[in-house]
Amino acid sequence: MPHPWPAELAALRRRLQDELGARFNSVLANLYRDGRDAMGWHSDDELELGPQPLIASLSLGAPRRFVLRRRDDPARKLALQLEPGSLLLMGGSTQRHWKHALPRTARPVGARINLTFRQVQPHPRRPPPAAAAP
Ligand SMILES: O=C(O)CCC(=O)C(=O)O
Ligand SMILES: [Fe+2]
Repeated sequence: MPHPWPAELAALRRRLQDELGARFNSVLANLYRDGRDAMGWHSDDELELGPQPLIASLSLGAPRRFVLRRRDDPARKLALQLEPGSLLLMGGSTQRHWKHALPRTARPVGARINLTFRQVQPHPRRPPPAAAAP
């Protein structure tokens, strides 16, 4: 069940929509309590996000390292330090071609909160069915 937007998140959403000229109808909140909390390799490529989702990812709290790697060439990697107050935008075919992760770290780090704003389509378009045999 969707929840109503708390005022603070509604304000953030409004500002992002105005700045980016995009629409967001959902936000996913992740809490990383310390360096042991992490997120594994994945793409945000759920059907309901559509083929070219724009994901706006706001980082708060402790800085953490964020890594990307090509799906077709996992040796091709990028690493970013996500600082508090930073906004990472992933758009276009990023999810189709890249995976991303937030690795665990042995360094002593405080808590981090990450908010990813997304536009979930109520009626996702499914890939076309395989052609029927003649
Ligand atoms: O915490 C982050 O910066 C990444 C979060 C993420 O990839 C996700 O929620 O899909
Ligand atoms: Fe993600």
